[in-house]
Amino acid sequence: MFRRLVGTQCCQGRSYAIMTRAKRQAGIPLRDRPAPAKAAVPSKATRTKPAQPIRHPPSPATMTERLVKPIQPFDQPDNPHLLKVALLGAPNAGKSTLINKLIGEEISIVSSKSHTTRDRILAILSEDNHQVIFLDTPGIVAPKSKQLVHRSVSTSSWRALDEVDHVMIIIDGRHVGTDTSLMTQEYMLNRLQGLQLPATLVINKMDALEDHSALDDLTHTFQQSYPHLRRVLYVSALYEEGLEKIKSALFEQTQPKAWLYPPQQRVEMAELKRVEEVIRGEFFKRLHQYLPYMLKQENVDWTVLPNGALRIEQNVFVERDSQHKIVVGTNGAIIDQVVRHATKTLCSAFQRPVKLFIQVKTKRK
Ligand SMILES: Nc1nc2c(ncn2[C@@H]2O[C@H](COP(=O)(O)OP(=O)(O)OP(=O)(O)O)[C@@H](O)[C@H]2O)c(=O)[nH]1
Repeated sequence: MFRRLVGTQCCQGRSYAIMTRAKRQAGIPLRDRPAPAKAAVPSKATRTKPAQPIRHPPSPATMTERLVKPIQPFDQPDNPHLLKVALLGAPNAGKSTLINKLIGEEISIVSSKSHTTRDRILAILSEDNHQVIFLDTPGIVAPKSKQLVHRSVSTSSWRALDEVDHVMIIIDGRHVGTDTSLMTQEYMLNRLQGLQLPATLVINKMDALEDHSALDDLTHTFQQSYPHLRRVLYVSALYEEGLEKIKSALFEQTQPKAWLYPPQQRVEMAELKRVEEVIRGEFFKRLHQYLPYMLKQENVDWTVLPNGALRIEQNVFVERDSQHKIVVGTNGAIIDQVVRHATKTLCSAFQRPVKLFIQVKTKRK
């Protein structure tokens, strides 16, 4: 099995790459490497008593559960208001982009490939006395679709609706009026009828729209068919246009209720899950066609080092050597970029130095 291990560390101005023996054997030239970080040299104290990692879960399978932190008590604002919102829309409508921009942090994978959002990710927006909790759901696709993956993924979108008190429907403005869009729209409306949840309709990607004529029909249909529709908003999530309108529309809907999360918390996802999402997102940005969908991730190590840095190690599996080559990239270019960018995001998300190691492995079916 050909293996490659790449690691990097940021937040202290250092970065380095570690290549395995396999890389040398494969004849790939090693790059210059900076001298090992000071922390690696044992101090007097560590020589007498070896430093123990603070946390080193033995079984990767249970790490996600172990990393879910209980919510700590926190101070409520004056007159707290709360709203739980499900984001619904066709694949690629821009739900993840919108949520990331609203929250101001990259917490949900954004990609031009559809169905990158497979898990519901809770994002939290807290401003003044309002707290809005978002469920970012996988794209809704009418059941006529022949693609199995779409059907199974979209079932969980509807499950999110049991937990929320508002629905935000995201429509890709560029597709309004097309057959697929009409079919999805009809399906969505049918499902919403039974729910009676207040809703906001958001037409996204207005920046890329030249002909607005089909939009009137769409809004008219929604207004006529769904009496619980509160607002119709035209936005461009990518260019952050109309985001304030969305916030005010949602804040108007919040109810007097205690906040569920402290104001600084923007996401409730097990930290490890978040690491997986960030890494997966970086692969999605760089790989094409079916390849990013078939990568399997495995968490190998999560250790808080004595200096407070986080050491994270992940395996990424592919099925064939040819895929391995693509995922690693020429001279390790792809994997280096993935590690470097993911490390930067994770350092900022966890507010501490992160050492990230990713091994790409071939595991035949
Ligand atoms: N032009 C334009 N592109 C956008 C806008 N919002 C999102 N996009 C692009 O649309 C693509 C899909 O965006 P995502 O946010 O991943 O869409 P999603 O609805 O979460 O996708 P799924 O995970 O498949 O449900 C990406 O390439 C985004 O950059 C926008 O306002 N304007």
